Amino acid sequence: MTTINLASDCGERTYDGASELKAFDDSKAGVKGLVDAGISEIPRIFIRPQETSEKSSESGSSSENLSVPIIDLGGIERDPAKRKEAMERMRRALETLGFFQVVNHGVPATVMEEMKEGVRRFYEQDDEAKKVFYTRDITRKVVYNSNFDLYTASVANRRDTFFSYMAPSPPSPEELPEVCRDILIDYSKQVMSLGVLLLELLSESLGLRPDRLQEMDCADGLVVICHYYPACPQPELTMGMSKHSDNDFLTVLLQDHIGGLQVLHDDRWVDVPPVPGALVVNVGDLLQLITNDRFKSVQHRVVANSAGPRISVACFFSTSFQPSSKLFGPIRELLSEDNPPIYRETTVRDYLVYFKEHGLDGTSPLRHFKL
Ligand SMILES: O=C(O)CCC(=O)C(=O)O
Ligand SMILES: [Fe+2]
Repeated sequence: MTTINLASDCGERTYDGASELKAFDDSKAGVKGLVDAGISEIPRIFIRPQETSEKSSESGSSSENLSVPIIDLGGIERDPAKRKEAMERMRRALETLGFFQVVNHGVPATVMEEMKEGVRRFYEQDDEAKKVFYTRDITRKVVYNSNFDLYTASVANRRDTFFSYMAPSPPSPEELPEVCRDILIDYSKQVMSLGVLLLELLSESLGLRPDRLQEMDCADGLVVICHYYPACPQPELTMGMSKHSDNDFLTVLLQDHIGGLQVLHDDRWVDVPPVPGALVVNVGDLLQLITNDRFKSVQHRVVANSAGPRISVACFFSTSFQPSSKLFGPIRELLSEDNPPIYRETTVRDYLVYFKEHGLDGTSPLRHFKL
């Protein structure tokens, strides 16, 4: 029998949550299904103990005025000075905060808007049409469920998600949900081009050949992950996505106007505010591993919000669970006697398997791969 542990400020409460989790999962309707059914109280499976160790950036006690930099990629192909400045700002951001935003990145605004609308159409379509995609079998090309770690995490997140492996071997178009099929294909292509450009700039900023990260196959895989966070009547009780770092090389995130994404810096949560036309970029664990800690895969979370629903699309550059024997370890050119390798080599799949076993539990799986 699974017992959910709800340690809270007022002591330890426990209850048998197995049947509640199973009923929720069996409904195949996700968090949105609960909201549609008119359930106004947050069910216990989503209620988390108060986090006391990290202060909110909104507490007003932050002395440094830290914000996520917005980097303009407009004209960098033609103007070497602009390219150099963009590269420098990226490097500084990734060595500290692990996050930046880009504008004039080449993905058309109309494509970004249509992608968010496509996600909305998926979640707001008929339940029966959506249920066809509901599964916990991650070998399927399109996977829709709520909380990939529903049965292992101590508390569930208040969010529904569907994702599709769009590279290197995408599903045939007919396998994708009809309501967002065309835009998923178009958006993936656009983000793939941007990802290649970003990897080029990041390689150069590390003093490597521009094609070095791409040549290592960092842009071989792309998983497009579409989140839906229904408006939450009691946002202080729960979390949209709990604290985690990303298990990929690089993430390109499209978020709507609602907000709620925060990144952890020096024990303080810093908002990543929605900026019209911008895409959020962050380093994942695998890039931290191959750069031997030069670039940081920083923990982040999404707080629940009474406005909404909130929609976001996270594109993960990673071949994910697809079988591959290719090993990734710290890049040799970045190592020296003073900077020996910190991590052992791993395949992307082995990293993911370890990540999946441990879920979004707030600790970095990278620790497990240290030498
Ligand atoms: O929804 C967001 O803003 C963040 C999503 C995220 O962190 C993830 O998919 O890993
Ligand atoms: Fe993330």
